[in-house]
Amino acid sequence: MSAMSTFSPCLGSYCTQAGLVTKNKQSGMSFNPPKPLQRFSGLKAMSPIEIESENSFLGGGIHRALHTTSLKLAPRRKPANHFQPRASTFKVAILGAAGGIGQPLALLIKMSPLVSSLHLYDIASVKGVAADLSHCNTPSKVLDFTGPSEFANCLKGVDVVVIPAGVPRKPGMTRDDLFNINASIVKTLVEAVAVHCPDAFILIISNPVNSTVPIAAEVLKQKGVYDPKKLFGVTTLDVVRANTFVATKKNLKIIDVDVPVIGGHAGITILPLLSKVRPSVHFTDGEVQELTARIQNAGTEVVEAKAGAGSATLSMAYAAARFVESSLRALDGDNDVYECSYVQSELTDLPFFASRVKLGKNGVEAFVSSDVQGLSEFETKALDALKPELKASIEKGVSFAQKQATAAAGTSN
Ligand SMILES: NC(=O)C1=CN([C@@H]2O[C@H](COP(=O)(O)OP(=O)(O)OC[C@H]3O[C@@H](n4cnc5c(N)ncnc54)[C@H](O)[C@@H]3O)[C@@H](O)[C@H]2O)C=CC1
Ligand SMILES: O=C([O-])CC(=O)C(=O)O
Repeated sequence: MSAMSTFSPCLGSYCTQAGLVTKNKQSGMSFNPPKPLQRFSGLKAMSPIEIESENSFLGGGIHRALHTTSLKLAPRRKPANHFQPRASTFKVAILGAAGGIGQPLALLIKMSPLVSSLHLYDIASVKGVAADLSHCNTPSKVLDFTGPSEFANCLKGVDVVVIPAGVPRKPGMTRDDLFNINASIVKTLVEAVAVHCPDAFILIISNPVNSTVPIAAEVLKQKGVYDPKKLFGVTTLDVVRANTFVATKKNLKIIDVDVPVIGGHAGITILPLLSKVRPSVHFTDGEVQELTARIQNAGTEVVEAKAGAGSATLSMAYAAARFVESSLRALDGDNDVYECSYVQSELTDLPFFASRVKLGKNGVEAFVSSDVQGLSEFETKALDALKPELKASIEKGVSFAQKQATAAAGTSN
């Protein structure tokens, strides 16, 4: 797979802003983006200018990274410019939109030409965030909502709901230490989603993801609207980090690197598959140990660097924006969208497991089962070692949601 050979709606739209013609370096092919995406033109050139999109000050590399790194597994003979996205079609809601992740995530989603409405929900400060963001001259409308009385208007008709609401870690804490606060937040928000937009894709960012996703599943089951294909734990940041660290270590072109990351999203449950990196690259045993440990501890690396001011926000917003864009492309009919995500799964004996999945209009369409086959000896041992912890986190989430339901039934009797 080459990132250069994939069609990117956003790259197209940004290049159109300047009246630029993007040239695919490898194929030498130029393409004109679809007309509707020309709308948020700001810069103008009298005649088309050819640029190397990679080095453009418009950030071609960044947009390509964000919009085309959803994995294309099928080998391509020609650039995939056959997929023409419809412009400004989808409604996206962010719950926890005024937070450290929520704000930059809202900005990145506001830049997507696929979004018609962006609904920002938070219990605090969301009005100002929405007012600020609404001045950006991209096509989507920005609306703010706060408090449970506004759930219905916020969520009605929404296609993708992203949930970064909750508290972040401080140094010395594990993600599981956030359970007591974040479990209730996620439960309450998913209950509202179940009522007002049960058909939406639900993307859970709030930690501990290993438990909050099973909580969300239980809540949706209790409401009778659980569709396992549409509930996702966002583990994209693990992939983004793995790609960055591997490219740096091996001096590879960063945009070309793709590392599948399986398991869960905490410590040793994060398992990067370095034996399956694309492009194929050899690692010494020492490099495998060092890279695996760095990827597993990368969240803690940021928590410690921020020294009490929270955890990863900017890289997380970037990673979540990538997953949102992949979801929208899948909803829009692109049948070539793959991402790693923590979902209900039968790939292992665990009921939830992160792996590469193919996304389609109805959510998860297929699992890349080859990811858990043919592992190296190191990966096989690491997979065995992560299972008890991941199992316990899943059971903790399920048991929390079931106890809450029992307690609620008790008080209503
Ligand atoms: N899945 C992943 O890879 C990652 C997950 N995270 C997690 O994301 C979560 C959010 O992190 P930050 O944005 O840095 O935290 P933050 O504290 O900056 O923002 C959280 C936002 O959620 C809002 N909020 C709290 N309760 C709410 C409720 N009931 N309804 C709506 N909004 C509510 C707060 O008002 C705040 O604006 C944390 O749990 C963190 O651990 C962080 C980084 C990566
Ligand atoms: O480490 C944290 O608490 C936040 C997180 O999930 C990450 O950065 O991967």
